[in-house]
Amino acid sequence: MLPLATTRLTKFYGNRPVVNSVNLAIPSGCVYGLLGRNGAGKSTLIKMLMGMVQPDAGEATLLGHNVAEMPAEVRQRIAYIAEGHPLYDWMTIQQAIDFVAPFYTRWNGRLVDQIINHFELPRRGKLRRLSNGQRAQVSLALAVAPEPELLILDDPTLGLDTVVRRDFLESLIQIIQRKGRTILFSSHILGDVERIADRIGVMVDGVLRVDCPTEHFRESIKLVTLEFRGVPPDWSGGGGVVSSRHVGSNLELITVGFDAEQRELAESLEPLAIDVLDLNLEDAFIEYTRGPKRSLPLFVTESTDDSYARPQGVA
Ligand SMILES: Nc1ncnc2c1ncn2[C@@H]1O[C@H](COP(=O)(O)OP(=O)(O)OP(=O)(O)O)[C@@H](O)[C@H]1O
Repeated sequence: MLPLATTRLTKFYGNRPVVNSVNLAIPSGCVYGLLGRNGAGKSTLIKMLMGMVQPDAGEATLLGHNVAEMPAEVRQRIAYIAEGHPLYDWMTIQQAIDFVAPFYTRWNGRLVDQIINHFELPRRGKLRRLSNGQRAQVSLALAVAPEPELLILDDPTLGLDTVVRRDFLESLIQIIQRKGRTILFSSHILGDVERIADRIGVMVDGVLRVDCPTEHFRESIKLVTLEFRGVPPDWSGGGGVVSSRHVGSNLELITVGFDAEQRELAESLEPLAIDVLDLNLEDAFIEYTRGPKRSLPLFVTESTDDSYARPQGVA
């Protein structure tokens, strides 16, 4: 049983599909980083997973149960941290813990204490007086206390400084490693994603364009520079090229992979030299998502499981 799966999940706002026929299949123990530029549809997708937004088509299952008819005891095994860490601001940290705990049959008080002590959070401090970082830390403590099997986090480190973010993620990693839990989190911080996600999805205009191991994405996107003596020729299109641009007398191509066939195409332009450079995740993401959207090659999975490689974005 997959802990998180969606089938052609779709949401329209007006006549625009902001989540467009997304098929996700996240295996147990996976830490899945959901990426995409502002407005790509990440939060809407996550809200549909949590039953907070009704899909217009398709369905989602969490821990084997359809989100539309999720039994309360299954819901208890899923934690959600919403964007901006909304909390009951009039309560103190301790009051929030005492308020939330009785809703759960399983509650690891020791883990809460460990997190509160680790971050040196003031138990008697009012939630409204906490910094953004402290709010994130309280949210984390409350979310993981019921020992959830699946954690869904919407941009959990948004607005946190580098040190607090690092600490937050270290704690998250420790908690993940304890029990091999499954996590889906959205983020704009590619360095964080690179550190903790073993698989990534990239949404572009509501369509899941990438769904593969983090390493695989990083290794696949290449910057290929063709050197010429004078004005470089234009790239005529095709060959897995996401974008092309002139930089002085060079023609720079962003490609998905760079195999013998692509090299042959490049050589047919008769450049003086061809240089192939690997990119880090951030550069790979930037280059991939800023290319002309319509011509992006679909780049979904390397998996041999056919159910994984279903078509995306046809709403
Ligand atoms: N309730 C709503 N009504 C109408 N349009 C909406 C609503 N919620 C989101 N949208 C639109 O849907 C699109 C996707 O928004 P969403 O918040 O899912 O993107 P996102 O990828 O999470 O963006 P960000 O990274 O900026 O948080 C945006 O164009 C947004 O304006």
